[in-house]
Amino acid sequence: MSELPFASTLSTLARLVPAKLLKPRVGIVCGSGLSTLASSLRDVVEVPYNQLEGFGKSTVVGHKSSLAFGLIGPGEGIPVVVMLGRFHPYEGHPLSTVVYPIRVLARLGVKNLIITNASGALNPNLAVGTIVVIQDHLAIPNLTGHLNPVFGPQLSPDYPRFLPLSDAYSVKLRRLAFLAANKLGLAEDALAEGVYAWVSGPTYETPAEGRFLRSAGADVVGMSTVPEVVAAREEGMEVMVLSLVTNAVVIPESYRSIKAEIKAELAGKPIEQAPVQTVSHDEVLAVGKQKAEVMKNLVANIIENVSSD
Ligand SMILES: O=P(O)(O)O[C@H]1O[C@H](CO)[C@@H](O)[C@H]1O
Ligand code: HPA
Repeated sequence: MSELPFASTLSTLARLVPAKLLKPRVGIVCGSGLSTLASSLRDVVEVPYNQLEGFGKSTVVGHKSSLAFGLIGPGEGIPVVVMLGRFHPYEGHPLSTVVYPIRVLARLGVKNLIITNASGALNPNLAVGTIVVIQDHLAIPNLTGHLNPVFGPQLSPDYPRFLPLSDAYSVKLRRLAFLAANKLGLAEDALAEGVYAWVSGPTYETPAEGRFLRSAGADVVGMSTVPEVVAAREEGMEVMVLSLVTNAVVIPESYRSIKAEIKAELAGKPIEQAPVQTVSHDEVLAVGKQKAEVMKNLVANIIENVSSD
């Protein structure tokens, strides 16, 4: 891992980004369809990922491929950096590339990281459009096909070999999320809390997988975020995840029985069947677009209240 090109990436950024923006206090990762989060920044400087050594290219629709630096909030403003587009393992990126931007943000001085994503609801109480403040995660290697971004030689001897994750999700930032929702007058059920399950994708869950994840205690499921959280924790950042529910994962109570249908048909009493519901990325992006303004205001309000540390 020592071959990671931090020196090159940081010197390119130092050349392209004005000094007043180069020490961001807060980092933001934009999930699918959520790149408009950067529209509340001013004095924005965008650096395309293809100019930054070590960065991959986001190939997923709804993800741009650049790092935006800018100011947010009143007065002089708070310098922030926004990842407009993330890397997913299913695009073919190794986990070290998936988390490389997070490690760069840490080296720029980011101490507080707000990660956003789109997710499917496993918990039937979570309606589409709900923003879930993540409390914990489930990363099951068999389901993700990946291990862990901190697997292998340690990046630094200063990092713990056995990173604890019982406190991965910052209480300080989660409190700010609920205070922001209150300040913005959001409805009680606009913001919820829950557990995120990480799967590899890019296939959406089968009903059996959905049922398994739900029974394992997950409330929402997605194909990103967990590697970023783990790397950010290793780098010593405070992390919060806002997960926008874009669809419900279909978990039928029972399977359609073709055996029973044929039997009924042969007996002259055919059984009516509702069509199977499926999810699409277009649906995911559409909900992101509908909720872009609320997410943007929430994130801006949280950032304005992050104390300087
Ligand atoms: O997690 P983000 O990047 O928001 O994207 C989510 O949306 C895509 C599926 O529609 C997957 O990549 C899933 O992880
Ligand atoms: N499953 C996995 N990832 C997702 C989903 C889903 O239903 N919706 C958005 N990202």
